[in-house]
Amino acid sequence: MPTAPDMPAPGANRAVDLAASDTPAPQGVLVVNLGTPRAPTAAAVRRYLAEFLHDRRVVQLSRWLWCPLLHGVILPLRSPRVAKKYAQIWMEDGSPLAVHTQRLALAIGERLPDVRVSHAMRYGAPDIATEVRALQSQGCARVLVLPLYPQYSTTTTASVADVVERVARAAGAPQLRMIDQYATDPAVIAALAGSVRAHWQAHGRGERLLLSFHGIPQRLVDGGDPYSTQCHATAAALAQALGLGHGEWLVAFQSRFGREQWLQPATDATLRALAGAGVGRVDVVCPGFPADCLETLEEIALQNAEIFRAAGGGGLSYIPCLNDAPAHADALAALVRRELDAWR
Ligand SMILES: C=CC1=C(C)c2cc3[nH]c(cc4nc(cc5[nH]c(cc1n2)c(C)c5CCC(=O)O)C(CCC(=O)O)=C4C)c(C)c3C=C
Ligand SMILES: [Fe+2]
Ligand SMILES: [Fe+2]
Repeated sequence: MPTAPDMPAPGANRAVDLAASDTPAPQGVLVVNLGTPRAPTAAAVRRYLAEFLHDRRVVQLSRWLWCPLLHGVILPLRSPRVAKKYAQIWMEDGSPLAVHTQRLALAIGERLPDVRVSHAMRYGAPDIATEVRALQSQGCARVLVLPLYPQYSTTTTASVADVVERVARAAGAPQLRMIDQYATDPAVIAALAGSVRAHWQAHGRGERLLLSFHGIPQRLVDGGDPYSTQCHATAAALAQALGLGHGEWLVAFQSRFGREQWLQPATDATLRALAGAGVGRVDVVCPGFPADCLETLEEIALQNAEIFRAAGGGGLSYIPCLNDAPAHADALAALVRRELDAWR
């Protein structure tokens, strides 16, 4: 099993050299996201979850314990249930995560006319190895990989790095580098702040702004995963860009999976507590998700909105992810341009 690059110091933008050489070359960029089912059906969700949940970066249990549980219980029970959730948010062109990722990669490419930009998914299609080879066949001897994970985690970024390293080791592979985090990139923070302000202008402003990030097990953070620190750095930078004071904004972690302790506080418990404290309206933004997906559109905008209402809250106003917004594409294109220039 290949190992991931060393964990970065929180807050430092750093590209990891995975196959060093000094050949001058045309450049390619591969925008990578998590992956998503091909269809909102139990069979397609099962195929997706099976690949995702066999990744040792995601679930660290011994295979002797995990495989019987996964194949015998989790996949048969979870797949039809989750398929119904996907059906609620499915777009005309497919899964939101796939649609927004593809559009964002196109928008980044429009801003970098001298660079070949394409996209891939860590799980499912289009896969990373195929897309790297496609860029290579278009003449790119260097490919910069941009995982759409602003905050580094061993469960996400390092898993992409595993595949990138494997591809880089293959005979004749292009040179590969990876951007491993952009948690406090000023242009991304400015784009997020602009989107929150625009939402407030269009829909009015809630009493609190809740910044909800995907959770991970606390055990991983205790073992050195910098994800939580980077989420808090993103949140503080966004709050500062919005001029928010103490008590006007909160951080919480969503999407818990399994029974062990995950990062706290949990988004649903936080919303219940806010409702219990008499908060009328809360706005929720998800700054760790560059593209809308199941976890934002179903879990936050539908499920958690209902949790907040049922607990007596006035209403949850969901602020969409940046997706292919011009300011987002500008920010990521500039980030990529800086890394490519530094690579020369
Ligand atoms: C099993 C544990 C999981 C860890 C650890 C985890 C980390 C993690 N995930 C994201 C981003 C996304 N996750 C999404 C879906 C999703 N995540 C898990 C489990 C873990 N994630 C599952 C089982 C699922 C599938 C849905 C479900 O069965 O509940 C998605 C959305 C995908 C989509 O198709 O829309 C995203 C995005 C991050 C950033 C992260 C750690 C930092
Ligand atoms: Fe298995
Ligand atoms: Fe997840």
